[in-house]
Amino acid sequence: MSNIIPPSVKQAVMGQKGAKLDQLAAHTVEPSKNTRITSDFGTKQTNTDDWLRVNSENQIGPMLLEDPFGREKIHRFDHERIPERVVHARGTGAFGTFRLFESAEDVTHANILTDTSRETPVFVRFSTVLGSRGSADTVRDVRGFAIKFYTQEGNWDIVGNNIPVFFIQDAIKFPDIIHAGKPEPHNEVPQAQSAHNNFWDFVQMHSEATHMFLWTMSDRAIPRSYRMMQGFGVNTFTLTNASGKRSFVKFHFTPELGVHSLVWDEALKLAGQDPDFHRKDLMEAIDNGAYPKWKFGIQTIDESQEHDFDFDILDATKVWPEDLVPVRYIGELELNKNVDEFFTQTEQAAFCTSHVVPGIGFSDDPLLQGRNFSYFDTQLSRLGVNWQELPINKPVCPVMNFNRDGAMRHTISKGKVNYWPNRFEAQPPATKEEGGYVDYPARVAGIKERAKSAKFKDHFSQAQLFFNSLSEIEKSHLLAAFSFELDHCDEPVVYERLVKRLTDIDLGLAQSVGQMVGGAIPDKAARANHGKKAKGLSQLEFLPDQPIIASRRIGIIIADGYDPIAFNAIYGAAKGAKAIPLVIGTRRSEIFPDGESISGKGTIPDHHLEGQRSTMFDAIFVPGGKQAIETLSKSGRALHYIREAFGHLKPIGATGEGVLLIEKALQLPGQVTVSSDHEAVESYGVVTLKNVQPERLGEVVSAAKNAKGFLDKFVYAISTHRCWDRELDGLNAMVAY
Ligand code: HEM
Repeated sequence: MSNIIPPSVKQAVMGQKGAKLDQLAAHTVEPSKNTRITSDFGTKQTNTDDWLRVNSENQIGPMLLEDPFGREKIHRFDHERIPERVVHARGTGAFGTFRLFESAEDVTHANILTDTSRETPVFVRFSTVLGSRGSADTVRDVRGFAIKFYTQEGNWDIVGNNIPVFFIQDAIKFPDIIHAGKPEPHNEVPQAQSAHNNFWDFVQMHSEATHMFLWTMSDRAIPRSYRMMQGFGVNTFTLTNASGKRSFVKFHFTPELGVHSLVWDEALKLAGQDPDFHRKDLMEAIDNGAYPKWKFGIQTIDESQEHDFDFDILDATKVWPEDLVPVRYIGELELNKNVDEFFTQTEQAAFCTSHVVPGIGFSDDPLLQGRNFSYFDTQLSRLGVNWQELPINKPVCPVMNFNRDGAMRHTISKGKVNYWPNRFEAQPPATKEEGGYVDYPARVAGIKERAKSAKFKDHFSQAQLFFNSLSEIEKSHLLAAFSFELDHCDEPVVYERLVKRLTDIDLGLAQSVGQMVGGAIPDKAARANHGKKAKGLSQLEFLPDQPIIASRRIGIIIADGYDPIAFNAIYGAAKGAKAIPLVIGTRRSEIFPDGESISGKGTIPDHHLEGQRSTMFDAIFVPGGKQAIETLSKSGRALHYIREAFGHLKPIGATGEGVLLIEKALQLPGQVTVSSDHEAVESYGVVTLKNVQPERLGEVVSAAKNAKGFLDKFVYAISTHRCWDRELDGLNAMVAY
């Protein structure tokens, strides 16, 4: 290898982690006071405000077409837009690093999966599927999870989702499922959601979609953050080891922060209040050094066991249940750098399932094989034939071949020949020993036909498995999601048939949905529920190993006269735990603390109550202070803040007179218990301490379930994400939000 790599490239390759960033730096410019504005052809400009024109005294005259600067500026602007992605148009990306902890050399010879000394640069793009580029982040939808590994052997792309299965088994159906899900053709409504006739019409008529639509009706489809969702390669790929033995593989990414979702009311409100919520969340975390991390795992099946399962392992509408095929975690993905420019880096990023490196290959998964054609093809119309030369897509290893020309070719290839073989023997193919890709010699024989094997016809067993494996709270969210979606279908044939389809999964579910959405309520299951469950399907299984509140947004509500002791204690504890405390005042100019406690300096809030709603925060805290609480008690917005946070199941903390505000807002005496003395009390995720003594606030020592101190209790409540008992016991339903 060393003979064919120029020194500059070699250095970039050897730099490993920084290799991609170094390469991008060569294409990067930065305006400063010392740079001067020029035309695209490099001539410095003196006037950027006036088009060249013919004026007479006191009279403006016509503009001259001869002005190259004026023409160029408008001309460039007119052509700024490129087609958005045909699916997954809305997204955001970041750079990071992939590290391997354990070699998988027993199953693959891919260096990225065997060399534990490597740090491979990556670019990851998260997305929604259905919406346009400007649609909201928090809609109910699948999330894309696409990773480009810039390995020393070429780019390897995993173009996955946050849901491990897909709607269809065969790529030929992709245009249909996407047409059905996207806005309807006659009026281009609705944007970025599946809640409409066409989507439910299609998935009902296309029963292989049943398993996947259960996943999209679950909380998986409304993640709290891109940082808190799993990633799956979905399709079945193959790995080949050094002795030529082949295994089937599925790829998994599991977030360090646990898998968490929004609640639906919050997701709906956020779509209007902050359509960029997920995009900003990712940038904020990275800017604050709370780098999101995922464990990387593989599930592998030896080639000889391909037919040992009661589902076809090449069917993308099926999971490989973890009880049957455990996930082996061998690496870690970390995101640690935001992009410098969205268009050139995130928008121009182009992923292809067909990008693999030696040791990794494809299977006969009929969805994957279609994808392998589609991605390359779509990049041609989105970006043009030389899209792989764009800085974000360019490999960090040498790219040397006889592909030539095409619009916007960047590379200048020296030499007299542009073909192989040639009389100079220039640029021969690599041998296996030199790291060349060797296709697995698979024996293929069969009948040419349009059909799939019998196991592909089972569309319901795993749908039942998923449903049965959900917790009670997840099932109730599933019911609410169906109720919402089908309420948006105004053609009875659509929701009536769908309710009938649910009898293939669970009669109780079908009856509950039927009652909510109207039409005949079924009295008979079309198929008996087998009652089996599996591990790894309920997202509540994926909690962080330790209580963690890093990067969680805590809104601290204050007004003049607030208690600075409690305020400072919470603020400091949140910072110490790498959470993000944000002060919400009655105004954004300085707010002054209770003069009797500390006289002097006030706090300049980050926001005021009208600027940011409770939906922006993971938890709310109200410090006491007599005057402050009197003011907040008279503010409908402040009371609504507390009610809404309670409705969205978020932890709420209050000290001193702040406890009174909580009681007034919730009006749930006897149901939510609050502190009445110097003992901290936790009740349904509401953590209170009436008599504040600095030593009683304590420090965050052990944020555990039964901790004594107020701070420990509050931090623990935040780490649990949401208080599900509040919903299970019907308390949030009693509060108006
Ligand atoms: C396992 C099922 C699938 C998964 C997990 C998946 C995932 C993704 C993801 C994550 C993206 C966004 C990539 C980015 O961030 O730029 C994407 C885009 C796309 N997908 Fe898929 N997809 C699936 C099935 C398919 C199928 C079956 C086809 C076509 C046969 C297809 C065609 C496309 C196209 C054309 C794009 C737009 C790419 C671009 O313009 O850059 N996908 N897909």
